[in-house]
Amino acid sequence: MFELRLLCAEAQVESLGDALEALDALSVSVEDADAQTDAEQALFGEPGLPPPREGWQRSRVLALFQRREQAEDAVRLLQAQDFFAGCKVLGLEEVQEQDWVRLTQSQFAPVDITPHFWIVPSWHEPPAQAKQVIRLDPGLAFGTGTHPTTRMCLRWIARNPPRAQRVLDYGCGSGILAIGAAKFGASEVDAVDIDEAAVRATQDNAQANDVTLRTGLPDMAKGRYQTVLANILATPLKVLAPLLCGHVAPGGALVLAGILERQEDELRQAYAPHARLEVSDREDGWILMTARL
Ligand SMILES: C[S@@+](CC[C@H](N)C(=O)[O-])C[C@H]1O[C@@H](n2cnc3c(N)ncnc32)[C@H](O)[C@@H]1O
Repeated sequence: MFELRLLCAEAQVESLGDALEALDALSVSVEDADAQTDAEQALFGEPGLPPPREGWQRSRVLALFQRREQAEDAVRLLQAQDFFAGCKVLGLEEVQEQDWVRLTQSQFAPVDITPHFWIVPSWHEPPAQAKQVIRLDPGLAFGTGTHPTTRMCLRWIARNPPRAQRVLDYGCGSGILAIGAAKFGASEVDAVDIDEAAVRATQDNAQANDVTLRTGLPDMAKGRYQTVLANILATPLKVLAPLLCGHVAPGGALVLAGILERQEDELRQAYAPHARLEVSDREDGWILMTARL
């Protein structure tokens, strides 16, 4: 394959990217051309709001082509376009073929939740000490066992096995918590998410782990559960307080994650009318808050 490297200004990135794709580039990626230099400018944005600017002052645009002639033709055609004025061709080089799948896979090793409970990608053998294993490949949905919030929920499940319980995983992502609950003996597990791709990923991951879950959008959650797990984020967790608590059976457990240490008090207050939240685990600045109802 051949990599064409171009330099352009912020306003040209989109037209250039579209044109390269139309000219049969296999992939187009964009980097900050001023990164790690004195000219680098940080782009700050508030969560949920559009960024103040769309891109960097100067971008390096990298396009991969199957054949050298395709890249050379692309340069000739681009140079004839008005929007290309001021852009520079930095170079065209052959890149060695790599086994990208293997390279990506090598970055994901098995993850230990407890000494005997492991999350293992399908291309790895489970470690000898693993007595309980969730098979999970990194995919579209959140939840591969590497994030502290997921790890704390799984650790809680391993320490408080929901044997013969009805369990709700609210915001299931990859389905990792629901699968964990099923593996630790839950008799019935409902896994719901607002994202349909997450619901599909959960169903696929349940099959790969040979467990049965009921999956669907949040409306599917009905009635009371002995354990309700929700690893979302502090703001939605506060909004969802009455709904989540309403799903916990008397004497049942509420397990909340996605909360930063500094958000402990606001969560405690939001849940105070329904439950007494306690911090029951901490990892890397995140906390796990739980309550018995
Ligand atoms: C941080 S991920 C957690 C995934 C997985 N449960 C885990 O522990 O790794 C949060 C998930 O909650 C979902 N979510 C966010 N807001 C939600 C809401 N209001 N109702 C249901 N699901 C929601 C997201 O789509 C996402 O899949």
